[in-house]
Amino acid sequence: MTQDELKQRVAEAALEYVEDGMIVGVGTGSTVNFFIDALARIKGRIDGAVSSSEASSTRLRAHGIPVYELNAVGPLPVYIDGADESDPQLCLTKGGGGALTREKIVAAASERFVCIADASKLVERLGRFPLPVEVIPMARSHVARQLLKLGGQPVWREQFVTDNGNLILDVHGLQIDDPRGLERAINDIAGVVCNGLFALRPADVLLLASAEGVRRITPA
Ligand SMILES: O=C(CO)[C@H](O)[C@H](O)COP(=O)(O)O
Repeated sequence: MTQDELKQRVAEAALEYVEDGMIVGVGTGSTVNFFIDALARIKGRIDGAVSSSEASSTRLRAHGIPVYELNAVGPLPVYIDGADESDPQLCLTKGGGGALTREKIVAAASERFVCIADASKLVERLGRFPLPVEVIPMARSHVARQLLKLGGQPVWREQFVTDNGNLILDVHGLQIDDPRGLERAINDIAGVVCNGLFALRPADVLLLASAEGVRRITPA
């Protein structure tokens, strides 16, 4: 099976978590794009969506699915999103698409976070995928120096501006033995808006697609 077929398979499986009348929290990325396309088939049964990026909002609206502001609808029953890596506790690295801050907000405002991914994303320990950090533009060099002190090699994602008007530093080479501690430590750097570790609020369920089918994983 191709990577896209696996993404489509796991995206379809996530429909199981969508109930009639729901406003669904929707993440960002290529796996989520398949989920949005699947959601469109049952759009008459849902009330609409809250989205974590302009890209996902555009795709949802193109399918005729109403997109609400999070402020207008309050807590959400479910949030469906992809990840760049997951460990067995369902702590995630996210933000490969640069939408990490809104993703973290919508995940935090949701009762259940269902992560959808292909089997290559499950790792014993986070850190192979560079950790995205969203940074206020004037703080870029300061934050980069602090990230070096934490043992990482920050690389500025040039030509990229987040939906919030900020920059991304992708941090390579981090030893992530304590995902919660590192998430807090990076958040403590002045000028950091958010980092791509989702350890303080991990996923509740991980749906993992392989050629054999879709495995449902809950925290180890
Ligand atoms: O965090 C994300 C975007 O900011 C995505 O969920 C993550 O990058 C995975 O994307 P894909 O489904 O394209 O592999």
